[in-house]
Amino acid sequence: MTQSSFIKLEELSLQFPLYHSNHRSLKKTLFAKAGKFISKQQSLNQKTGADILVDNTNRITVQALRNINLSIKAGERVGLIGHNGAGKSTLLRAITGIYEPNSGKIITNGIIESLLDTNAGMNRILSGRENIYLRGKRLKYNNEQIKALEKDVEEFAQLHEFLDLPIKTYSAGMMMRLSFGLATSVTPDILLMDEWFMAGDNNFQGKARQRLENIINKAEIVVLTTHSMPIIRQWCTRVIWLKAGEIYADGSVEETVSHYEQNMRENSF
Ligand SMILES: Nc1ncnc2c1ncn2[C@@H]1O[C@H](COP(=O)(O)OP(=O)(O)OP(=O)(O)O)[C@@H](O)[C@H]1O
Repeated sequence: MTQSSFIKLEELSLQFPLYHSNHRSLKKTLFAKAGKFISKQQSLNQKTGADILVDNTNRITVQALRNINLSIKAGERVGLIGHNGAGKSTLLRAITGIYEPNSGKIITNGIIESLLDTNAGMNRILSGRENIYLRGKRLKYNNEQIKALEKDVEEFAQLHEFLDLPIKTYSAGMMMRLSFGLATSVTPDILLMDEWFMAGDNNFQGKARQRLENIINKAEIVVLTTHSMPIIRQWCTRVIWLKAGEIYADGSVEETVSHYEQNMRENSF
């Protein structure tokens, strides 16, 4: 493991263009809204999702992240919180390299592993066992290490004969077992995680929790997105609150979570 992992984001912005239809009624709504004054604070407090904009080529885009400046250093366990659509998952996906930012810089040091999407990095026509083998090859493991990886994931995931079937035949829970088993069989320097990876049936959760605790404790940096304040309080040392793609608050767990909970109570619907 490298000893000086870090994540540094400079003026990071990311927009999703919406290509698939004409969106005439959406455009009408957007143009009708233009010019009406809503204070930034008011619009942020009421907001679900990012700003939807019409750019100068008349294309509709969703401004998922806007001018994010952030530095996370070794030892930090960061919780990303915010309303639905605030940009939490997009931010993690940008750091992993799944999404390309439109502008700004992402500088990282350390091996990154992400628990974001059960399909990420998997080949759907190959079996679970073949996917384990592929992952081992990608990690440049020798045959002995691949055997150990296979044994570890097989014992954890308990997919039995399904391990030799193409993963496109798996249920969501089975995919979760396989991808979770794989991701937690290697300790990364930087662990990026969506909260739903903490869900699962009770038996799975108990086993998964042990593996998760193991890599969380060993990783130099952990960044997780969650709506659960108990999860934040249990796992995190710092909280970043996103609103409509921007950093709204960044601070200690107690201070930021109390502020967030108060905001949730005041703006609940
Ligand atoms: N592939 C996509 N195409 C278009 N818009 C997208 C896409 N992915 C995300 N968005 C938009 O980007 C914004 C941020 O989404 P994101 O998934 O990052 O939010 P989130 O904070 O993780 O939300 P949640 O808590 O609901 O999971 C939202 O407005 C969403 O509609």
